Amino acid sequence: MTITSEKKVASDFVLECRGLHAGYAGAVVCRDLDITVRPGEVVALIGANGAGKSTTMLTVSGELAPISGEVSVLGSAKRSSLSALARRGLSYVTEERSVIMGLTSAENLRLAGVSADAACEIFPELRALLKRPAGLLSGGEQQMLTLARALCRNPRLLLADELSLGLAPQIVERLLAVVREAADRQNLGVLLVEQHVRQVLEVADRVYVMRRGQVMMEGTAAEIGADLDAVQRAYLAPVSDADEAG
Ligand SMILES: Nc1ncnc2c1ncn2[C@@H]1O[C@H](COP(=O)(O)OP(=O)(O)OP(=O)(O)O)[C@@H](O)[C@H]1O
Repeated sequence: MTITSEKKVASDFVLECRGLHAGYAGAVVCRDLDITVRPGEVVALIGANGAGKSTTMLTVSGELAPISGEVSVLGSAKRSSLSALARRGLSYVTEERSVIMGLTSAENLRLAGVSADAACEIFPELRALLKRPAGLLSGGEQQMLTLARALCRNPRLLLADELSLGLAPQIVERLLAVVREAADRQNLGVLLVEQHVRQVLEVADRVYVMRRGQVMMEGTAAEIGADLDAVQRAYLAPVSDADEAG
């Protein structure tokens, strides 16, 4: 299931990690990661709890310094802060509700320089909620606002870490469908961490399966989906103490 068409020049990627080691205070959590995302591509990162998905996302977003290896974001391998990368077209959304709860939906959008009409084009559901304080929106509505705000700024790379954590299946489906649409319409490259594996396979082009800090398997969504039961048994089950010892 390895990809054979990877021999492309660096500029073809909006994200390219080669031999990346990542972790905290010099302690390695993720080893030897080779992860790429092309414009218009939705790539999923799946794995059991503690596999290293968020550590990977934090590192490629500029929040965490790589321990070794290369990370090239939007064509530059020079290390930049998240805010500098955001100015160049990176958007990083997480499960943490990032809206300002005391401001209305419209004010949250305005603060980000995003027009309410553009946001409501992406999620028409937001139209009726524009005057409501974001703190009074449901979790799903808050994430629609977050995603609309991110997409309206026309990013070239979206990093989404468990955007749909704890949300109802229909909302998960809705958020993922919008991400897919944006990838197609805006030529946006997406790296997506998701616990809802079956749903993410519906929208992803390619998938990396992580366990204990390493990519154990990669393939197209169709390839991983065809063998999903075996993939789940081998790589997505919780890591036991015996695994850790071995
Ligand atoms: N700030 C930190 N300092 C030290 N170790 C950390 C820190 N954050 C996470 N870790 C460790 O790094 C490992 C990978 O965690 P990470 O959050 O990247 O996994 P994950 O795949 O995103 O898991 P989950 O699905 O549970 O969010 C875990 O063993 C975790 O305890």
